[in-house]
Amino acid sequence: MSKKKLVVALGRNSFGDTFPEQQKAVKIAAKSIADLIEADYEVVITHSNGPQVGMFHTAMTEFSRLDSKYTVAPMSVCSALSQGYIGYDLQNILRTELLNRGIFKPVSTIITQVKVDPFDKAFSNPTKIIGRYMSEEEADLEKKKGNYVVFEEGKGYRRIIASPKPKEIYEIDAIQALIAANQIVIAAGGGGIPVLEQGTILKGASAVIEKDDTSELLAELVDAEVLLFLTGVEKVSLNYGKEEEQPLDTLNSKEVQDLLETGVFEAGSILPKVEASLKFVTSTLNNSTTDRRAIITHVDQALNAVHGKTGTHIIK
Ligand SMILES: Nc1ncnc2c1ncn2[C@@H]1O[C@H](COP(=O)(O)OP(=O)(O)O)[C@@H](O)[C@H]1O
Ligand SMILES: NC(=O)OP(=O)(O)O
Repeated sequence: MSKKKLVVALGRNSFGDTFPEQQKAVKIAAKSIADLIEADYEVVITHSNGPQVGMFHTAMTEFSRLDSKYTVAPMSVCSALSQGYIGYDLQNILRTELLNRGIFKPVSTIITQVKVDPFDKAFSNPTKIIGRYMSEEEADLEKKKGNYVVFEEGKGYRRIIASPKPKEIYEIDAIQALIAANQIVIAAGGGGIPVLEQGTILKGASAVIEKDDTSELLAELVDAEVLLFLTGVEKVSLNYGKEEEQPLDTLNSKEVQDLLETGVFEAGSILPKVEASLKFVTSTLNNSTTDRRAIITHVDQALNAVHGKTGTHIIK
């Protein structure tokens, strides 16, 4: 019998905002993923990059101001940097975690490019929050450079950028080849590097793709049975954070659709995960299983959730 294939999408809390935070947090994610591999699931990993892509962009911009030998790095290059920065840590820490359990499996990160549509409306309506919180003065400087910022009450300002929909994953054959060779792949990190196809050239776009959307596309393309979002909560809730909070266990696509229509889920955080889950379980692309499932749970609950003991499960 073939192994059950999971696409595991790691959220922001698996990496934190800084390098020391990343070193600590990645260990938790690696343990959770190793639990799945040890239980004989086939795992493809993808991850967030919002804080990191913003960090690289700010750092390169500041360097270029200090020294003309340095040049500003386009946002697409910062996406590529974030895939290497996170992938390097994750592949090494996961490799060690597996070796410590007596599991010998190569773990590789694939620098992954994702096609976006130049006419995607997202380019004229930036929504994706990236980078750290800024003071009002720093936010003013960003605005002067032509960048967009949003204000979060009590927290400060953050940059926002266009987040077009992912259309195609260019390195999908390489990802499939590694899966077929029984290896662990980290791919499409940060939603993939957004690129515009111009003849034979893939030109980096100034955008950051929602990783929940690309995780969903990846899960369809590799024909995964489970799309597992590992985030900061054990379950999706109604009335999240309120006294009458109601954690959700299992929802079918009709129930999810009805909830989405009421607008109960917060944009930019839990909403893209719920929408991607619905798309995954209802899509017919490459669907060889009648039992597709998306699960949203906390990063330390991966195996429990896949075994049905926790998490919010979305089914057809
Ligand atoms: N209705 C909800 N149910 C559960 N969590 C919610 C809800 N609304 C907002 N959240 C918050 O959204 C977070 C997930 O969004 P985010 O941190 O952006 O995702 P990611 O972990 O993929 O980076 C949760 O950890 C939780 O704090
Ligand atoms: N690219 C992306 O969706 O990253 P975050 O999850 O950090 O926003």
